[in-house]
Amino acid sequence: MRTAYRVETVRAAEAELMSRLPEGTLMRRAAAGLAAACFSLLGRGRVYGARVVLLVGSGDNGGDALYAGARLARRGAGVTAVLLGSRAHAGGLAALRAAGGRVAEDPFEPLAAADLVLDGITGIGGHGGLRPDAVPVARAARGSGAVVVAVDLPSGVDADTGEVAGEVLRADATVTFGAYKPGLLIDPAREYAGAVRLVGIGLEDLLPSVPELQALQHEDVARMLPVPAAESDKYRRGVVGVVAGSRRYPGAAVLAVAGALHGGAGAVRYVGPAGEAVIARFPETLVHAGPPAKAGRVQAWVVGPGLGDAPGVDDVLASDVPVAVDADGLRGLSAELVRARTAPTLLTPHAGEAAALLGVAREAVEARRLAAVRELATRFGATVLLKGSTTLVAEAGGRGPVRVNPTGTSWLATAGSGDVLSGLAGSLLAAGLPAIDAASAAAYLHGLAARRASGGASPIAAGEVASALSDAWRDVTS
Ligand SMILES: NC(=O)C1=CN([C@@H]2O[C@H](COP(=O)(O)OP(=O)(O)OC[C@H]3O[C@@H](n4cnc5c(N)ncnc54)[C@H](O)[C@@H]3O)[C@@H](O)[C@H]2O)[C@@H](O)CC1
Ligand SMILES: [K+]
Repeated sequence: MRTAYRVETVRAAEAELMSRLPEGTLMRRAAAGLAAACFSLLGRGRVYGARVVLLVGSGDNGGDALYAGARLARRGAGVTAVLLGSRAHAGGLAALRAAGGRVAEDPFEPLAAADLVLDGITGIGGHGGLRPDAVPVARAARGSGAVVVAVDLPSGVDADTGEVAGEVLRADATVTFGAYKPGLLIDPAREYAGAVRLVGIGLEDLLPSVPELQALQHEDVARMLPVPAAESDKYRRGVVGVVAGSRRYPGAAVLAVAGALHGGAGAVRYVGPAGEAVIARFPETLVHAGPPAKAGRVQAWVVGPGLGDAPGVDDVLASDVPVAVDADGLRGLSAELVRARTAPTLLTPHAGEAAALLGVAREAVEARRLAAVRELATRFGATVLLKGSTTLVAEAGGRGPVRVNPTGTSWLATAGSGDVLSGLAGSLLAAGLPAIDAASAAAYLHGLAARRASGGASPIAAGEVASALSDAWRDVTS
């Protein structure tokens, strides 16, 4: 499991560690890791003679850049510092000068010829976007063709939330120290970070066991996925009921059932008017045309994909088994009704649906994804999976770590892919997974399946994502 911690937590751990070590040790460790990352980014044999520009703010983030610059200068790079703050880290500046680096009067001249730029304007002490005087310098850095490496964080992003309040210098790579910060894993900030590399500075044992964010890895998901025992029958493995599709949108029913069939439940029961289309594609489905309450035994429900205005949501919410509510099921959903449920509820909105549930504009959700997912989970007392380029899952009540899905791909932004996801999540609920695990494992497999289906490079249809779920499952468990 990859974890990310808030700034105050990282600072507390750093203070504890610093009190045990000689002064300057942590910054030396950070700078050594940063310089090593720069050596490998520049490539073997290309450090000597490389033109490196350091953008230096007034805090310790600038200090890291200066000490790393000194290391690069000692290996023969031509290193120029551009001082953007009211002051600069004195020790770092002295180290750079002693190693043969220089300070530029005019930032634009060295930037025009740079091979590598280190962004040390602000790190975890930064607030808001880049200040106006730094903006033209950052633009020149980005336009120079040099490789841009962010020190700890891309300057201008909010470390704790991933929010971006103004201009940010987009990095090709970020070298972060001690722990991931939420802003490196959540959009929109994540997009500015490029490839993120974590440099250990000895904080690991001093960080609390509960992080702000968790990103699952293969082994975490493998532990969650159901494995049928020898004596399992379909009821023990779970039956998932899918209330989806309409005469107008029969395809949503087919895709939700496709997702459900790949989620480990023992059987899939379909309830709605698209039974013929479902059976034609998946003859193994149990089809029922009446109301959900009369459909027979079900251990978890999925309700909403392509449902239109058809009834079914209230019926399903009145049941005492886990329910995943998606798409049309989310429209006008009553928080009171959901909060009153005794069994777990999972909501799977995209940003637009989340905005409607919260009564805000879609842009407000996209800009503040972490706050939005926690707020929904609190208001509805439900586990919430907020879809997007970085899908987030918050536990019912909004407490505890939020899970961020690391397998997403922009190829998933295709019609019907959400139907596959909700079917899959419902199936995992029926198989007995806690809602937070069902949702985050579903997002993980779904992203992985999309990557497999697209080969990372081609458009895909939602049906192909569903077909690739078995491969994704095998990848994770083998
Ligand atoms: N505390 C520690 O033990 C360690 C800190 N390290 C580095 O130190 C950084 C944190 O250092 P600081 O606490 O000094 O904070 P920063 O260097 O991140 O930034 C604070 C400075 O930037 C200015 N500033 C704030 N917002 C700004 C904006 N939008 N535009 C321009 N300037 C702005 C502030 O006035 C302040 O002078 C970390 O990100 C990391 O790079 C590392 O060396 C590892 C060890
Ligand atoms: K930075």
